[in-house]
Order: sequence, then structure tokens, then C-alpha cells
Amino acid sequence: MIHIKDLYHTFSIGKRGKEKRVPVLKNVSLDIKKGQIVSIVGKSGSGKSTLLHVLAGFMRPESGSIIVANQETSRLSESEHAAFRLNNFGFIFQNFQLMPGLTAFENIELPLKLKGIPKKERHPNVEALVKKVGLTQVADHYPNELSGGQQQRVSIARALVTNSPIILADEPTGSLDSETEQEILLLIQSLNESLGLTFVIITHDDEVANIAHEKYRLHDGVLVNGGVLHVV
Ligand SMILES: Nc1ncnc2c1ncn2[C@@H]1O[C@H](COP(=O)(O)OP(=O)(O)OP(=O)(O)O)[C@@H](O)[C@H]1O
Repeated sequence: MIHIKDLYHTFSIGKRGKEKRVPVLKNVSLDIKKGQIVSIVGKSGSGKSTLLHVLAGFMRPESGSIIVANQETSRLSESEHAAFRLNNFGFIFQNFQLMPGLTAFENIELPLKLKGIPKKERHPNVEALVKKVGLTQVADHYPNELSGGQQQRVSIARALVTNSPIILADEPTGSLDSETEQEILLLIQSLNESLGLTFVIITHDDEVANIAHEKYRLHDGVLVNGGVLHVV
């Protein structure tokens, strides 16, 4: 489903005229099968967010290729990538990124509105998801009236509502206490099993990373899987 080959990326660091190019992704290669949960664990600064941003098309890599659902995405224009992203990726963030002026229901509904789906089609779809993620009792609450775990459930339902097959999760339990973390991880596993969704989770936490079918580690931009060095 996702084939990443020899991704290489550097950032420019330092004052203008005296910048240094520092490599952040060093020939990263990664294959992700449909329906897998894959985790990429690494310390702060190891390159996890950069890898996720390149995969999602928010940044263009310096070199290397990314094929998602048979489409070479690293060559798409910005507008082509935005359309591709909308149809293929859902996003879950550490800080939920909900719209404060919209209820839980309306936050989940928003991507469908943006896609121009009529209300009659939107509502049954959102209602089913509200039920699936366990928010029926609080669907008309605003984000500041919800617990952290409930807010993350809203954000997960919003990621699923457009039927994107791949969910990219950036520290999905980073703002939650350990009990709520377990609930959210169980929800991710059950959605993976029941809907066959592919999850890519980046985290600094091995406990979170351990729910994955395949666990990778990033060390200073070098990706390692199961002790085997993929890249040197
Ligand atoms: N826009 C940028 N310009 C220059 N350097 C950057 C930029 N973005 C990230 N970096 C550097 O690239 C390296 C990798 O950053 P990245 O955010 O991908 O790491 P991370 O593993 O996600 O870290 P964290 O867990 O703290 O979010 C870091 O050394 C960071 O300082």
C-alpha cells in the first residue's frame, strides 16, 4: 500500500550565509502493507515528524520516492497532493486540533462539508461513527466540555469520516493519562481490525509503538526494523 524508497532529506541550519545542511532522513526505505498498524518510534529530533510530513505530502523530500496506492506522490503538484491527501489520508494529532466553536458532531462532520457532501448523506455517516467511537452521550458537547480521551475520539472519528484508507497518527496518546491512553490504543486496534484501516503511528513511547504489527525505530534519520539496519 505504501512503498517508501531511499528517502533523503536535509534541513538548512544556522545564520544566512553560514548555513549548514544537516541530514534528517538518511535513505529511509519502508514498505507498509494494507491493513497493518506500523509504528515508528524514536527520540525527540530523530526525524519522525519529518518522515510523516513527507509521507503526507506537506513537504517534498530532497530525493527518493513514495508510492501510495500505486501513485508516485513525491512528484504531485501541491494542489494534486492536497486532493490526494483528502482521499487517502486521515490525520490524528497529539493535541486533537478540534474546532473550538463546533460540537463533537460538527467537528466530525466538517471534512464531509468541505468535500461538498449533502447534509442528508453526511448525517447518517457521522451518527454511525459517533456510535462506533463511543461518543453518543456527548455528541452535542463542545471540545472544552469533553475530556482528553473524548476529544481524541472525536479526532479519530473525524479522521475516519471520509473513508480514507490510511490514518497517520502523530503521538496520538501524547496528551493523555495512561488509563485513557490504553482506551485509545484499544480503539485504534479495534478500528484496524473491523475496518481494515492502515495506521502509521509515530511516537517516542515504546508502549504505544508495541501495539503495531511492524515496529520501526528511527535513530538520527536512519530507520531500523527488528534490529536489522535498513539503511547505512
Ligand atoms: N524546518 C526545519 N528547519 C531546520 N531544521 C529542522 C526543521 N524541522 C526539523 N528540523 C530538525 O530536524 C530534526 C528532526 O526533526 P523532527 O521534528 O522530524 O524530529 P522528531 O523525531 O519528530 O522530534 P519530536 O519527537 O521532538 O517531535 C531535528 O534536529 C530538528 O531540529
